[in-house]
Amino acid sequence: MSGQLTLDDLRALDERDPLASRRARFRLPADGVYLDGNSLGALPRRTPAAVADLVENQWGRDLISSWNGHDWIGMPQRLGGLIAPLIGARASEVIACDTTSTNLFKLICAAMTAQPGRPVVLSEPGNFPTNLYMAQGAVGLLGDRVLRTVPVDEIAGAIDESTALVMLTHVHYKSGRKLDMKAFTAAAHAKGALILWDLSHSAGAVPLWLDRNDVDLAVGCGYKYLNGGPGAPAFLFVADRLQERLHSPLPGWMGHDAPFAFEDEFRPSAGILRFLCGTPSVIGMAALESGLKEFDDVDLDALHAKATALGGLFIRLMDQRCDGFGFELASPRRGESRGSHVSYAHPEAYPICQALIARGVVGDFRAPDLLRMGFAPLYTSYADVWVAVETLHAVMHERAWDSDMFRTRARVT
Ligand SMILES: Cc1ncc(COP(=O)(O)O)c(C=O)c1O
Ligand SMILES: Nc1c(O)cccc1C(=O)C[C@H](N)C(=O)O
Repeated sequence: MSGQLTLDDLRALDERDPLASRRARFRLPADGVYLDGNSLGALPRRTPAAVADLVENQWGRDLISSWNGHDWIGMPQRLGGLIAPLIGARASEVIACDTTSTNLFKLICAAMTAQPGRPVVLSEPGNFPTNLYMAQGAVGLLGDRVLRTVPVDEIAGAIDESTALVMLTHVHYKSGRKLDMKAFTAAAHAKGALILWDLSHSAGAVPLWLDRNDVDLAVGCGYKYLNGGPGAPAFLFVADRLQERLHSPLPGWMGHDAPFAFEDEFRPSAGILRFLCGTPSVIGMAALESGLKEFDDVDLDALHAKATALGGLFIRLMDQRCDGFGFELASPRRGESRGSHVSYAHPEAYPICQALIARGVVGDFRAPDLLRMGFAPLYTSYADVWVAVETLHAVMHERAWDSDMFRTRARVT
């Protein structure tokens, strides 16, 4: 499609979209457009019944026998098995557990203690804050270790024999820039370092081939594109080849080789289970399992192609309709270098975002000046992109954002 895009062009794309029928499986605003699935994924329609079944019929009726009878105890592994194909990993390498922050801490400590002669964790300034905070906490506790941050384009050159771990986020939460997983992983390995990827903004939208790229470690959120619900369990990946070498700094009983032997000494389980800590959050797991089932039979190539196309069309329509309003593209223009969200810098991004939300278009604001729109390929339609840009055009043209009502900052932005 060249030249000016029209609503009919986007409707035609929806008609041809092999994923179009998936949209009906989610609860979405009746008269609005939800473009924040990269922060909190939408509710799958079957999740309330799945959670109710667990609460009513499993917890409510079968009580404690459900740990075996409904395999609650196997949930971290079972859900790991559902996540594995989405990230190009083997089922034996993935578990659902804890939060992304906690999983980062576990894997940073595990990687550092396995390489005592290498004191450095290397990351980029402006990485998602929890990643940097968890590394700061880990190096502080371990002693004689440091977190070093260098701009992402200088990372490859900064890896040396002192580097134990390179910790990067695959798709940046602000810019949406997608890093070359294969190249960074190879650069870390060339100097004998391990690499830890945060896949929070990638899993469920962006192609991921952890095994093919020889990735060592990874984590990611369950509540974004995986649609697990607020505070859903996160996931953790450790390559099979490393599992026996690495040890969790939080060796809880669920990671023990025989939790129900109740021994005094910790003996790590074989395989990925050693990275579990405490009892799984079963109700949260049920919601995440239901969210993951929405990927059943999804053609991942089609999913990824749609994610790129939605963002690309958003950028084209912004060029077409919102030029001259002071927006600056803060994401890569090339689809291959972008994840599934697009950000624009604008000095009035906060009130603009609020004015958009008031008109039913939900994106988000990222301080200090970014308006961010996330495109969840399972349920965002091409026509949604049109509505979002037309609404933004109206908000800007009418200066609807220029009101005190939209300037008060909420606690969560
Ligand atoms: C890249 C990245 N890592 C981690 C997190 C969050 O971790 P947690 O679920 O522990 O709050 C987020 C979002 O909140 C994120 O965007
Ligand atoms: N995890 C969040 C939360 O508990 C409240 C509000 C937002 C979030 C997010 O996920 C933020 C998100 N990681 C981001 O990219 O900005």
